[in-house]
Amino acid sequence: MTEIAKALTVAGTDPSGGAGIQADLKTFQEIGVYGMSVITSVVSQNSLGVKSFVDLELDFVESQFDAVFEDIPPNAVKSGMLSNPNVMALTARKLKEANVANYVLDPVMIASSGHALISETAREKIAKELLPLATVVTPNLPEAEALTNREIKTIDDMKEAGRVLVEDYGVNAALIKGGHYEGEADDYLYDGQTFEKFSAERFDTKHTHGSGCTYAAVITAGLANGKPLYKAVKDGKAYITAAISNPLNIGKGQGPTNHWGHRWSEVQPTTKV
Ligand SMILES: Nc1ncnc2c1ncn2[C@@H]1O[C@H](COP(=O)(O)OP(=O)(O)OP(=O)(O)O)[C@@H](O)[C@H]1O
Ligand SMILES: Cc1ncc(COP(=O)(O)O)c(N)n1
Repeated sequence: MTEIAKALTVAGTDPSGGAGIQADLKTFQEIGVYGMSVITSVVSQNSLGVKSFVDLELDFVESQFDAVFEDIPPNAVKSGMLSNPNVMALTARKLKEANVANYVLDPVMIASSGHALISETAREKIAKELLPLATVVTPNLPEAEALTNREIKTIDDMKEAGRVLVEDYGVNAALIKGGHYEGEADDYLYDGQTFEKFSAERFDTKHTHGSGCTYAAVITAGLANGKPLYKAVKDGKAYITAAISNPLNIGKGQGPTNHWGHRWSEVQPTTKV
């Protein structure tokens, strides 16, 4: 029988298929990792924005965790949209009970359309309960600012946010993503010892819906496959760059990224800024 790595995503949904659970499962499948999901919130959204969402009852979220863990223990777990402090505390407890070794924390707060996906009080909970459990946290710039309570205006500020998350908040490593920065799309990984820069040219496209989810899902799949963090992030950056640079003609607004982009890299990418 064939052995295959298994990955679990704990997140909200996107019926239009671009972000959240749907983006994560597509990514796991594309990479060849067996994908599983615990749904925290059902979100009505598409490429034009978020309309509304409903949080699932806590007992029911717990029951999904139990269904996965009692049957198919994952090699790595990713969390995305955890909209309130209770579901964060539950996720922290379940990860500890299951002794999860590889955990990627994508601290989803606001959709790229500008719609808040978590409550104010939930931010503190991320810092206290989830950061110390994570192998890596993957904030974009507004999320890094909210988590560290600092303004991020320069590359040095990005690095300082990474340092604060590791040294003051106890996360193992922080990947500060530069998608919302000007210039090149550069991300900085700090693991408590060194800063690594992951560079990509910035493409002139609006098709980035779910890019943060997809990037973190590739990293999760890499960890599930036993890759060291640096290599998992390197592969994630290559996948997401290809997914953004070869856009699909899907969606009336900010369309989804292209999960086959890495297979199409010979195709002329969209214009460089
Ligand atoms: N226009 C672009 N061209 C190239 N790379 C990009 C572009 N926009 C974002 N990226 C890259 O995509 C990844 C996701 O970055 P970003 O900072 O946008 O995260 P995010 O805000 O969580 O994503 P999302 O769009 O899902 O909210 C990063 O590696 C970032 O550098
Ligand atoms: C369920 C869910 N999780 C995460 C995001 C963030 O993705 P994006 O910022 O690209 O909209 C989202 N829109 N929906």
